[in-house]
Amino acid sequence: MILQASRNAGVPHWRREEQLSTALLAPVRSWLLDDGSLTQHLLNTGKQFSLERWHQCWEAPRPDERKLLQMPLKELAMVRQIVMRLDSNAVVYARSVFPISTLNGPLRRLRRLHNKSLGAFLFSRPDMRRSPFQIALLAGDAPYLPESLHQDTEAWARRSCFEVADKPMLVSEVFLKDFPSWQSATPLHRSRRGQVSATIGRFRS
Ligand SMILES: C=C(O[C@@H]1C=C(C(=O)O)C=C[C@H]1O)C(=O)O
Repeated sequence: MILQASRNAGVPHWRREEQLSTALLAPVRSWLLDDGSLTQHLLNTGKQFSLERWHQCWEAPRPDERKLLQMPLKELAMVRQIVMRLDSNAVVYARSVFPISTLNGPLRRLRRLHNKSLGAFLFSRPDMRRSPFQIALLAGDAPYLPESLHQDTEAWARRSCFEVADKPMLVSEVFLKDFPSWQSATPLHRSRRGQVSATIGRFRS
């Protein structure tokens, strides 16, 4: 199957790994499907890491996000958009969606992450679970990407639902052209490595 960079109304064409051709995925699968902490990977490069929050508001999530998170029709979400940089070059753009019901109670502190990494919190939690990735190939000028991050090459993107304390959130990441890809030693989803008790079944679409 040939994957076209999506240019349709700004909605990335998200697919599961098994829906993509092996040939297309082969060059990138090692790092794209690595489910360890991306923040930690970027810190490990030894370059100057920074995270900048661009946007955080209570708003209606996109319909596909609402569906994945199984949110009731009227429920709002906190939408957070950040960019991660290495040596001042933007390398990852991320959009995360937290249903209001996730941010009540013990996870309330996630409302105040500011420029701190969500990943640092998630990967410190022994009860964290992560769903299998959905993947998309975006045009460099896809409306999904903020205009100032538009580039002349296509960009791989992935998204995955996390659960902490049984509360769901959706994290989508776009890998920009300055992203330093790497060879992961264990390019398998942690649910398959047995590090997490179970795949989050309800997020399989
Ligand atoms: C999920 C991770 O967290 C990163 C940090 C994010 C944030 O602070 O909003 C969003 C997406 C991630 O790339 C990670 O480090 O793997």
